[in-house]
Amino acid sequence: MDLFDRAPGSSGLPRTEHLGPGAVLLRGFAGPSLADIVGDLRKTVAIAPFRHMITPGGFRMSVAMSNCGALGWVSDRSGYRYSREDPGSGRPWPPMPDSFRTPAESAAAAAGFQGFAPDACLINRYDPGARMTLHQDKNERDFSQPIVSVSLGLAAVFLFGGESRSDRPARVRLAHGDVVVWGGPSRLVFHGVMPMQDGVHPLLGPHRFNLTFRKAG
Ligand SMILES: O=C(O)CCC(=O)C(=O)O
Ligand SMILES: [Fe+2]
Repeated sequence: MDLFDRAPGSSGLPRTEHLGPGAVLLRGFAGPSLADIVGDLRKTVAIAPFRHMITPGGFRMSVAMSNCGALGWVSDRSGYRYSREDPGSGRPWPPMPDSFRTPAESAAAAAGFQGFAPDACLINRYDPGARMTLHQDKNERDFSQPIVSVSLGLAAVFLFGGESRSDRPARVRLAHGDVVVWGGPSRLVFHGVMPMQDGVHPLLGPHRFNLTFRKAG
């Protein structure tokens, strides 16, 4: 994909939007893979069901989460970390499906991060009212590797801020099939998701799902 291609997509908006140095929104990038991704998402969460994790401070997260890949992000009273096992079952997380991995690696390459090889995919489910407050993704070992985020189902407003929590974030609408990549100078920017509005997606019902691919280990 040509990063400087400003030809409008089906939404009439430019296909590629630069969010900052090393950060790009690739609108509809996952489109051709969506049928396979949705099928594999259903299989994956049948093995490792969604659950509401508890923050170290004792709060129940409004986003329901699962993982696939060698490592999975978990939170409980003892902290945030990556784990090889699903704490719910004591078994390894389900493998990362090729239908997830392949478009994530190509999106990273399209954004200038060749050779991205994720070992973790956090799967988020947002029901109406769920949100993710501004945070940095910093439990990974190697910040030279980007984060790749694939949005599915209902649209949401993604907040993309700066290096400081108090930097006023840009508001970016993310719809089914949109991919955001952030790395390099933007790897540790604060980001989050505004509370989800009610709605019903024709394929995925009253939910938004988000897959974030990370090189965690
Ligand atoms: O749902 C999103 O778009 C962002 C998710 C996120 O920031 C995370 O899982 O760390
Ligand atoms: Fe994040």
